[in-house]
Amino acid sequence: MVQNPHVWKRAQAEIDAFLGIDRLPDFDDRPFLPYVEAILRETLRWQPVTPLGAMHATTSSDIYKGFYIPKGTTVVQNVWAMSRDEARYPNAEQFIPERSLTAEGTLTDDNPAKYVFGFGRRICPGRHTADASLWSAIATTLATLDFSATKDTEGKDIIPQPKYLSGLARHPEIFPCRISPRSHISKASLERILASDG
Ligand code: HEM
Repeated sequence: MVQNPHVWKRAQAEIDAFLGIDRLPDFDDRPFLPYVEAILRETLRWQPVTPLGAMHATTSSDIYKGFYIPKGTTVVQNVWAMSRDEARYPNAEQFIPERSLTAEGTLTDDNPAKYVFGFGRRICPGRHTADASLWSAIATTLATLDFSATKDTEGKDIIPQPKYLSGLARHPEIFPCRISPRSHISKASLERILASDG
């Protein structure tokens, strides 16, 4: 969000236009917020949590696309390669939620959730929880907060470059940024919103 202010501004415009500013998004709103959905998809794709999925071993020999794979071979799901496929995602290293939207503003059929949670019988059983939690966090955050760069001693913006700790599951390194309540959000208004049904 700090690197791409146009993204959170467009998302806030979508949220405000549909919900107004007196309530927080809930799951009933989800189908009506395609740009927020596109941000979720791009979040899953841009920096996959498990870039090599999980290791599996073949239980029998197989031939896949002309390759003979003996029984007992360790197979790796190269989610990173799928998510960075330039033919499928031009400028794949860029965070571009618009790639998930058609010219009419509806969602495309290419949802990275189809591969970031693994495949087959051992597919992530927490994927629906993860999807709902991420949507709720992203939608609520966008509805209530602004994001900007912090300044260095000369007053210039510090634009963080994404750096990740390596491991089976990837985590971003801590980076400086400024996160502040949106102008219409005060402690009192948040308490009022949270106390209401909205
Ligand atoms: C963005 C969030 C998440 C991502 C990207 C993710 C991704 C994955 C992947 C790639 C696998 C390996 C699937 C395979 O072997 O093909 C996996 C397995 C698993 N995940 Fe997740 N996961 C996420 C969140 C969660 C959550 C929230 C839970 C629990 C509530 C969870 C529980 C599990 C479990 C128990 C397995 C092992 C399944 C098995 O081996 O049978 N995951 N996950």
